Amino acid sequence: MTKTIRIGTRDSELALWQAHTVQKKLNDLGYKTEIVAVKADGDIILDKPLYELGITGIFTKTLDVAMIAGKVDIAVHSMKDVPTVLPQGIVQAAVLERANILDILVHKGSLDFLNENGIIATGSLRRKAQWLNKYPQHQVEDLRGNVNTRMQKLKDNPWNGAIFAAAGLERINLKPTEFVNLDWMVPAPAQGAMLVVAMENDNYTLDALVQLNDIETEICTHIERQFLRTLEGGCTAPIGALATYNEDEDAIVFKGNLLSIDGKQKFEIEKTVPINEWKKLGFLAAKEILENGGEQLMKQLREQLKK
Ligand SMILES: NCc1[nH]cc(CCC(=O)O)c1CC(=O)O
Repeated sequence: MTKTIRIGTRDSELALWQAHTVQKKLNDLGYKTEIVAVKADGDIILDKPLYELGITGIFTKTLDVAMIAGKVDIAVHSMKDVPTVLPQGIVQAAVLERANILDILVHKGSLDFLNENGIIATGSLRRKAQWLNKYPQHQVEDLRGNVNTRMQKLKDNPWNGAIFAAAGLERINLKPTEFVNLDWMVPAPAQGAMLVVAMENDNYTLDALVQLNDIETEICTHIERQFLRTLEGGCTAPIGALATYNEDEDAIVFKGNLLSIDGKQKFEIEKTVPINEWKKLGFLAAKEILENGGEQLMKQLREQLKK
């Protein structure tokens, strides 16, 4: 049997770029494909901070529904936007090789404000908390919308800078010259990775997609998402995680953190383990944080974010 694989995507420029990338890879393998663009709620509701919407998976839900209804065969996502537990019947079919993992600060030419009273913008609690932890005298403004919208809002407002994922800006050639790498900031779990999901019983499509999977990225993002899931943060709590593979030592280097929203409390963990211990690493790292005070902070966060 040969069928046309219908690729579901959101309709932002970044989402379409990601869908086209997957399309090209499938076409190169000889598969027939078609792009189906769908508007997602996370793109429509712009007036509320994401975490106030209080639900996880706002970007991915619409595509999940389209796939379960049989309107598309696969969905392409920024993996960091995907809840750690997938809906019943939907499976992780391929994780593409990871791009730039870093957060960057896009600024307006001067970094003098870093040592003064700066104003930066972000809609992410993780970025806000880590920023305030490092620059407690600063103010953080909310910033929503797709990357194009956010870049425009930065130009239109009197902010000193805004934080973006480098990968998103690089993919659609929107990365300006005036930026700094925030290499001290722990990225979102799975930042810079793309995930393709499909229906668990669709063998034709699963056989196609497995050829796009990058095992190193799959393992590292698995560790990061296991850390997130164990902390029970959902996708909106201030939680960062990054696993990298060190080839020389055949080891995984893991860094994770959990902060209060105001950035005043911070728990962090760094661990290096031999590669054969990767399967429980995210879980063990999260347990260590929970047992050393993180449990109390998670409880506090759940209360705060419930409202
Ligand atoms: N939450 C929005 C989102 N989801 C994925 C990306 C970019 C790609 C990535 O981080 O993997 C972005 C933009 C951003 O965070 O600046």
